[in-house]
Amino acid sequence: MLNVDSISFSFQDELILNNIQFTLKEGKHLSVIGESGCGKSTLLKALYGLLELNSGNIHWKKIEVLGPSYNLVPGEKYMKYVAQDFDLMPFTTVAENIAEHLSAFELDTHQQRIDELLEVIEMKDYSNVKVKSLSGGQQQRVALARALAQEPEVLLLDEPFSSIDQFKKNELRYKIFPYLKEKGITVINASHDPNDVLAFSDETLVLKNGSIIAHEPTRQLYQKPKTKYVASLFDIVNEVPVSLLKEYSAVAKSILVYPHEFEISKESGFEVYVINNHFKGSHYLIEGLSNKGLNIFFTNRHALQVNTQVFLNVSLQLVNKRLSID
Ligand SMILES: Nc1ncnc2c1ncn2[C@@H]1O[C@H](COP(=O)(O)OP(=O)(O)OP(=O)(O)O)[C@@H](O)[C@H]1O
Repeated sequence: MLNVDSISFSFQDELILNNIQFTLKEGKHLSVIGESGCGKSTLLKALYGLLELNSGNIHWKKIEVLGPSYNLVPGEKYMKYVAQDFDLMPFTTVAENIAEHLSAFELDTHQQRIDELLEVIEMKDYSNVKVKSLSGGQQQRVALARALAQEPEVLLLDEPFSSIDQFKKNELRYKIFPYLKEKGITVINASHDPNDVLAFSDETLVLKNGSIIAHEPTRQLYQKPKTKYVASLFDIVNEVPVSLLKEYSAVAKSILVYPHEFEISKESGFEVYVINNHFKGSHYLIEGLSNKGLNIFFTNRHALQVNTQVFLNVSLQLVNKRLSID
């Protein structure tokens, strides 16, 4: 169990992490999300023992993670941190960068482990290439393989695919995250990308201005977001008065509706005029305006004629689910 107990951290009088408290069971995958500057990277650095905390403490399996004034070389053996700067050895090869971190007591299995890790990051053909001649995205993958070489119990990832193109990113996330799960590695992944979060993390922690505003199972957080801020970290989201969605309702509240949750009807529902169509590949994201002046985003398989009128509906079940959020 990772136990983070009320940690706070300031930088030049500015409170950057404010009383952060959570636990995470072994083998679980936690995503840390939040708007830029909310403290995601700082939290990972704190967990890795790189920061001198104002207060609080961190334990992994009851062993305290000690800060920089205790450890000459920061970091704990059981934990690895893949930062946004990759910190590789540029003048040596990909294989040498990985081998450097394999156990010296298991020399006979080194080549096998290197091959396995190159396979995970899909860089088998680059084994003998010097790191300095790799692209940023390739270096990021080597940094990940190097962290895995050390068989950490806990892996801290800071935007692990940020430098990797969309095409490769998709392939890699479907390979790496299940690999980490299979190995039983506890993962904490700071990410901006809902595609990293929704499909792979067991739990998600949301930061805002250095404080935790939510920590829940990921699907629950997506299905029942407590605030528009939380929902908007996953997708565009509409805030719609219930009275607009269900005319007969006397409920004076609004609910959050993701664009794909609307159904379009030609006859009944609430009226929206089509303003714009945005092509998204598998569907269109359509921007509409209600006759009450509310901008609404919804999806459809096809583009709709601008200035035409459509009716939008959401199920009663969805209204009830969103209303039930405390
Ligand atoms: N070395 C530093 N010097 C000054 N301010 C810092 C430093 N490191 C972090 N901060 C401040 O701490 C806050 C949190 O930064 P952090 O990098 O943790 O955010 P983040 O959520 O990871 O952002 P991003 O998503 O943009 O990477 C920001 O306001 C940032 O300006």
